Amino acid sequence: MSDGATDAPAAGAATRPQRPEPAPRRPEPVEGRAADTRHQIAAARRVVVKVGSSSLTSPDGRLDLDRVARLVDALAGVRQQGREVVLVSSGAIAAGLAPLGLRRRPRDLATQQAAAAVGQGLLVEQYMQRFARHRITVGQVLLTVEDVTVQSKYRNAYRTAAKLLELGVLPIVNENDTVATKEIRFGDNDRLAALVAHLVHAEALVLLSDVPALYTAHPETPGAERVRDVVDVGALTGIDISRRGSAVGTGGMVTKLEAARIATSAGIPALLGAADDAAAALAGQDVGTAFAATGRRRPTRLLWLAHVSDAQGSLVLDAGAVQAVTQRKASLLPAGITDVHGSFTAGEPVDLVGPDGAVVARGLVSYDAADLPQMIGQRTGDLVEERGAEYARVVVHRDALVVL
Ligand SMILES: Nc1ncnc2c1ncn2[C@@H]1O[C@H](COP(=O)(O)OP(=O)(O)O)[C@@H](O)[C@H]1O
Ligand SMILES: N[C@@H](CCC(=O)OP(=O)(O)O)C(=O)O
Repeated sequence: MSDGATDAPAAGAATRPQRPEPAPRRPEPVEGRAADTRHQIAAARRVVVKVGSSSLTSPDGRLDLDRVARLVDALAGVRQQGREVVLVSSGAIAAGLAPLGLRRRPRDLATQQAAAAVGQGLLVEQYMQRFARHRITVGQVLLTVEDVTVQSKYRNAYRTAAKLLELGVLPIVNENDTVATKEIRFGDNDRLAALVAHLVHAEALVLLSDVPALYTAHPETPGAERVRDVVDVGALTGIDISRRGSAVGTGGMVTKLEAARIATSAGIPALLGAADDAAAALAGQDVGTAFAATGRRRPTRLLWLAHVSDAQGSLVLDAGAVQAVTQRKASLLPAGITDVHGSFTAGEPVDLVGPDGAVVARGLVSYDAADLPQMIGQRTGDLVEERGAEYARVVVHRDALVVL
């Protein structure tokens, strides 16, 4: 059994990330203590609140001004408590339907982009007017996937958000749907909100929807029960989330649980509840479903690797390399690889797979797929001797790797 991994960064290895932004002032995550989660949410000084299209628009494809007003009043109340709010609001596409004479959400991307261009303006106009009544200034922030996943852009987005908050502005975030293409699109604001929570160093994430909570099955299913607390969203069993959501929403419950997983695994407690219960949810009352924080903060780059990226191929590891990568957090060396699948180039995400085929980690690979078959199973020293110094670099550096 080889140990195809190393703890030492090899010469020429993927460059070390720069230091992350200043550490968050988040309370330590309390593992397994669901009761504390609502308390943490109520105590959070900086909260990301995400609201879905279904909670902002009427079935005829227009903004529901009363619902927007109720949400704004609830968030203004939170601000009055001296807490900071970042709002991730969906609804641009849905709000653009009626003005364009569309009866339902279009399937093709170009029409979605057009609807978003029309609807986003209407949405922010409403927020601006309603928040102004509470003397709160809002700022529109439109993000693409790269803004929260590419380090240089992430820093830029962080600086902008931090400055807005420092100036007392309430940022209203959405995906930049008008320019986002299929390939570079989140497509759902639930996961975007979880990454934004990480980006702005939020202490809680609140997902508001048209359902009061997560249920054991679709809420219309007879016998479906509210799930009050989730201690580990990664280990949820017996919950049916297969039925799609509202006509205007995008991901249903699947993307909300994924968002809860991204947030909680990075140490941010999350709550899913009805938009009408926003004030109660943010006050820590017994509404919705609370998801306890389980992990610690990770660089956003790694959150992207784990939760947003698409693997372009896979590397099969022997048992020793699996152990080294997953338990010792070591870099992956050619010696521990037994097979290579897919076509990828250096810098792209690949899955690391154990001898049994189970995916154990994902990482950014340092070689093209075409280079690897000749290298697998070989010692790094031999490769350098035979092929030159550039073969000293590891195959996946431990800083560019997440254990799943
Ligand atoms: N187990 C479940 N518990 C609660 N809701 C569920 C469940 N399974 C599916 N859903 C659906 O998910 C919907 C919420 O997702 P979605 O329509 O995308 O909302 P939003 O627009 O708020 O993002 C609910 O309205 C419900 O129909
Ligand atoms: N960015 C899109 C929303 C995408 C989305 O996630 O919608 P939803 O499932 O209603 O939160 C828009 O503003 O229409």
